[in-house]
Amino acid sequence: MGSSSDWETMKEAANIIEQFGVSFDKQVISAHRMPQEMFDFANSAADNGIKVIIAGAGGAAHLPGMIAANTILPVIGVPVQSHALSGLDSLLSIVQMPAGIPVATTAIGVAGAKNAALLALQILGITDSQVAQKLTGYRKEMHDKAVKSGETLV
Ligand SMILES: Nc1c(C(=O)O)ncn1[C@@H]1O[C@H](COP(=O)(O)O)[C@@H](O)[C@H]1O
Repeated sequence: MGSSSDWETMKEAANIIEQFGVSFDKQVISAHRMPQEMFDFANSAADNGIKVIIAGAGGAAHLPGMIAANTILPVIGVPVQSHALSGLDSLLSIVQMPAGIPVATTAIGVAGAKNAALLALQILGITDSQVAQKLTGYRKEMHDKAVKSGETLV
């Protein structure tokens, strides 16, 4: 994430990945404030065994795109909700990538962070049957909860 102030949002992604028992690393790396570290991270990510990158940033959110520019690993961008423009700035900075350097972009804020984790797990689930199985269980739990909540309506 671009700043520790994003953690409130991004911890929702971390919680889900942890729940699935998948190892992950969390870091503050800013394309603006730490350009060299951002470049080094993205450049060595694949060699360091990373399979998918989730990049959360707010405002002029260049981090996901700049990471994507420096690795061929899939990058999922989470637009963190900004104070000034409620995250519309973050969303537009992340989603409008030029053809050739894709960033999978989620919804703004907490829902986006959660979906980034699930999308990353789905990517891992293509080759990891344990993760795939847990995802199926997660969906079933969600389904059953939704059905049950409907039954309580009066
Ligand atoms: N968008 C970026 C980048 C980047 O894209 O490199 N670096 C920091 N930021 C964002 O600035 C916002 C305010 O950060 P501070 O709260 O640290 O001032 C955060 O949402 C962060 O993601």
